[in-house]
Amino acid sequence: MVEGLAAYGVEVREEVERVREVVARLHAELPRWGLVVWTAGNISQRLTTADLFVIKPSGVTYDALTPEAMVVCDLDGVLVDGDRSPSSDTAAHAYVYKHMPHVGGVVHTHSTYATAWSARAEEIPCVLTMMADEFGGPIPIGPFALIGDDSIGRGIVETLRASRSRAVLMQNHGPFTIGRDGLDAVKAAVMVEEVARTVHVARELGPLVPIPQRDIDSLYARYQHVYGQGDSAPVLTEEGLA
Ligand SMILES: O=C(CO)[C@@H](O)[C@H](O)COP(=O)(O)O
Repeated sequence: MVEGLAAYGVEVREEVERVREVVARLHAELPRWGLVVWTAGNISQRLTTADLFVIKPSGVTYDALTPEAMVVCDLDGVLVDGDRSPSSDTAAHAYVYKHMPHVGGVVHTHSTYATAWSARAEEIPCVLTMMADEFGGPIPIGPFALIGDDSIGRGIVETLRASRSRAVLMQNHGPFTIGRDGLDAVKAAVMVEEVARTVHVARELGPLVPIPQRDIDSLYARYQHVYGQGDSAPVLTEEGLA
């Protein structure tokens, strides 16, 4: 029996090499944006040529997260290639890819303000145009779930299916974000921390003022379809975002 990546064609193996580099480079963005401490947090990206994804190994420091250190798993979270244990959140990432076919990237962090809202099991209300733009409404809370089976993945998928948000705050745990690829999911992770911090500060100052639903809808539609430079969104180069 042919095992591991040898069972896949050359096109898949070549994509694995490319995505290993992308996912390694993306991990450097997490400390750069202040979203992680020590070895907390993880990023994955799905392949387009096979039902596989690349994710970081568990408990390895960010400086050591080279392309070669990355591991490849299938959509049941089973290790297919790599010589280290996959991230402890691999089953959650796998569940998301298996049940949300449009998702190409998943990010999990324990960023401080977003995780503080998780600790309170309180959704972040949509009181900023930036939230309406990026998340299309409040950022929801997902259920409490333990690592070990597909509970975290189920909680993420059930919560996100009921929302326009690309971020879910898993209760007592922290944010998980999704995107069309790893970079897009990292952007959502940066944004969720920013709005979590701003709304927290605003609430310290006094009552929050909600945005009417019709305005949220209008802001969301504009940001999704009009904002920016069309197809030339920022990309991740060896020098960083360009
Ligand atoms: O939430 C957890 C563990 O409870 C994880 O997100 C860790 O913070 C990072 O784990 P690895 O990806 O290094 O296994």
